[in-house]
Amino acid sequence: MSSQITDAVVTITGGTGSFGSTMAKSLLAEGAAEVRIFSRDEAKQDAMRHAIGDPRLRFYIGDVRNEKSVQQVIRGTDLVFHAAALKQVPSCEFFPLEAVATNIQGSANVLHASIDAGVRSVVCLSTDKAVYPINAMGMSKALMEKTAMSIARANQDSDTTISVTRYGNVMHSRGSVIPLFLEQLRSGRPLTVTDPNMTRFLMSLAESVDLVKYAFSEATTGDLFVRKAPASTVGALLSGVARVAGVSDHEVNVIGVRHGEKLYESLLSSEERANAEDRGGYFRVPLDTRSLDYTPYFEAGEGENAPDEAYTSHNTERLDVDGVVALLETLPEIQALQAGRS
Ligand SMILES: O=c1ccn([C@@H]2O[C@H](COP(=O)(O)OP(=O)(O)O[C@H]3O[C@H](CO)[C@@H](O)[C@H](O)[C@H]3O)[C@@H](O)[C@H]2O)c(=O)[nH]1
Repeated sequence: MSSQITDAVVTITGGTGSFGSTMAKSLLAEGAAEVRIFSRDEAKQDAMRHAIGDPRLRFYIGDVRNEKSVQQVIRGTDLVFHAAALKQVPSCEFFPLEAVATNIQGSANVLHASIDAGVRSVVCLSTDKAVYPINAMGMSKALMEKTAMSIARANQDSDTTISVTRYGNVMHSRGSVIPLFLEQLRSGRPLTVTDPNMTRFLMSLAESVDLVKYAFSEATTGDLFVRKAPASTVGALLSGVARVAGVSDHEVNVIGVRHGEKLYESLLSSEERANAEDRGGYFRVPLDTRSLDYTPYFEAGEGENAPDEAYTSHNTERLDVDGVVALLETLPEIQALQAGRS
């Protein structure tokens, strides 16, 4: 796979986030000729420029909503990782049309510009919240996926391979529950728990980067990839975080399920799982290549596989507290925390 990255020009949209900077470092280490970071915020770009300090890293100010700015960064690019998105549940809930503009229309701009520029491969990042979506963020990401697949279907003879990856919660990501619990423990405040029985998939940032690289190296156009991941209850997660923080006695405040939140997440719907290829560590769901003939949708059966059970954080491998602790201890942030205590 390195050979595909060596000497390549790569664009990462939404490139200043934690995914973008981890991916950028990895691509530079693998010998990419140039990594273009495309995003809106010049301050974050400046911080990233100083943090990484590699002349092969180039910064483009722009917005996926603005076709011209997208075309400008993508021209001359070999590979595109499309991570730009509105991904906070509450902000999309309050401003759903903003989610439509960025997550759906912006993605279409990235895909069309990539095809026009003859990009080899585009990987679009999606989320488990796009499966059976109940909030505007998940709904807009679900429509991004459908848009990517319809553009892939209509351009099967182009030079560009389009794929989608879905992943669940990234452990210790900014604004997520693990840093929140750590901060509550540090300051001696009660831990706020929504529902101790709620489950979430657990994945590290490094694993999400691996999934995107896997999609890039394995995809046939229109493929959707999911990485199998363990899950835990929030109760087990809380105990695990307290244990790695070295706190044995803490107060817990049950606050109840938040608006727009599910008891468990799904990475594959039952229909997708029935059509998925099990590749060991990954699932691959191939493109539905039905043409614009509407008949099979409404009148004729097609002998499709019967729906299977969805792939969810309730039925995947379940980690107990020991398992959560073992996983937490693989994270650089937790290792730094523990090193600081010893
Ligand atoms: O004070 C809290 C906050 C969260 N949780 C629970 O912890 C789990 C993980 O929560 P969090 O880290 O906030 O992740 P999600 O709510 O699953 O989704 C987050 O991650 C998404 C990206 O994957 C973003 O889009 C969302 O805005 C952001 O809330 C969930 O079961 C929450 O109910 C608590 O128990 N107590």
